Amino acid sequence: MASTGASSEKTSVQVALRIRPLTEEDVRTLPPRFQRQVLSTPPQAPNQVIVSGEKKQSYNFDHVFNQETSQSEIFEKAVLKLIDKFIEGYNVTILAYGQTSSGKTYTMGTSDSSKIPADQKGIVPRAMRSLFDIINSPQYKSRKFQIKVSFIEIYNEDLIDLLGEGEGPQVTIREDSKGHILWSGLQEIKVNSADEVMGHLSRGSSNRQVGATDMNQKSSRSHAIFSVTMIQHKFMSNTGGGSRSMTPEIPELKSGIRPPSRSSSRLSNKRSDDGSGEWTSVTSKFHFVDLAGSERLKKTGTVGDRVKEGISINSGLLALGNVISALGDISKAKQITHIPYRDSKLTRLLQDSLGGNAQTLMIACVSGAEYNLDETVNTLKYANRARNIKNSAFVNQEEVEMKLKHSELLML
Ligand SMILES: Nc1ncnc2c1ncn2[C@@H]1O[C@H](COP(=O)(O)OP(=O)(O)OP(=O)(O)O)[C@@H](O)[C@H]1O
Repeated sequence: MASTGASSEKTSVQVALRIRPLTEEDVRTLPPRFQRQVLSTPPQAPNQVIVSGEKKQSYNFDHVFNQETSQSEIFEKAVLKLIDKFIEGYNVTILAYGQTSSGKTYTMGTSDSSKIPADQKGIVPRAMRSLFDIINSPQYKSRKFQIKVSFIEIYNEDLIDLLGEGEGPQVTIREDSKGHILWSGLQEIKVNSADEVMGHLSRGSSNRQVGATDMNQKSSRSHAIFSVTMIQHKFMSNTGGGSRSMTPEIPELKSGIRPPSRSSSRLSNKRSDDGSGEWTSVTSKFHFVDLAGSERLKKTGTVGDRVKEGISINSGLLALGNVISALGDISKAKQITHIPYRDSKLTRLLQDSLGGNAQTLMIACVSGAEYNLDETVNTLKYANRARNIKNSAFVNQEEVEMKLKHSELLML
């Protein structure tokens, strides 16, 4: 897809840290000494976190959300501006990273249901309400929107379509001639409201669990990507002062977005005040990624005795770490290094979101309890490296029609 007249924005991957409070289960199962909080956020440096201990190691992020931060505050401070970017036509990705039970699903809201109270709702339901409120507002009356959702799970390097019914086609990843990553074979379902989106999200989430032989094990070892693709068609009239969106309502086009073909030369030279202009379509994708638990070691055995059983780190997360390192090195050394996107399905699917055409936010989720100290420090280091990644995002805009009078369109 061509980017016409749109400038590319160099942006760093934004990283937010979210420290979850002790859960009821922590309080019930952890000995008090392991419940001690080891992270603090200095009031004079709100984007910094300090790990207590001899070294008092500190890490800086774009946002630090402590145990008291509400779901709505996270949404307003870190996510709302990305919805504006999405509507402008940029690809957006939000990734939740962290060890099992650190709050990834809670923060993202990927297991949403009607039972979850409004103040506990995570990012996806809030983002969808906000998106539909904006595009249904009078300001966007002149545009036509098509929105589709898909939901994919990566488990043991298999791609599973969580919205597919029965034996569907195999999901594959390919790259087009321009280097864009295309996912094919995946069900993409048209939606018209936030409620419809949430219905598909909860159906997909339940499919994620039904297939599990060991539910917890699987949900913490698999990655899930919920994607929203939006195509917006807008008529840009050639007014004297340049292009602008028309205010009259856009008619329902009979065959997709392309009106019957006409001679462009006949219409292209029309003066601005006769309603001539051109149709453009802007496509943007929003990926909400709930990553597998990042723990290297699984805590087992009697509570508190810290018996650990070694398990191999999830290959997707390992590859993601290597991609993050390589991209971080490029930013530092300003030289081309091989980026190992092909080492896993996860990094291949997210190639555009990491060092490519997307505005990306990583939310690193941690528990502040002493019991989780090792994993928390691993997450802080991993997430901190991601801040070095520079993306180059542009609006995915395409002219879909040659010059055409708006009045002619209205008669179609
Ligand atoms: N900020 C928070 N405030 C209150 N409760 C939270 C918060 N974050 C997480 N929790 C609770 O902690 C528990 C674990 O959270 P969650 O299921 O989101 O973890 P996860 O990182 O997605 O785990 P997994 O990788 O195993 O899927 C849940 O009971 C959740 O409700």
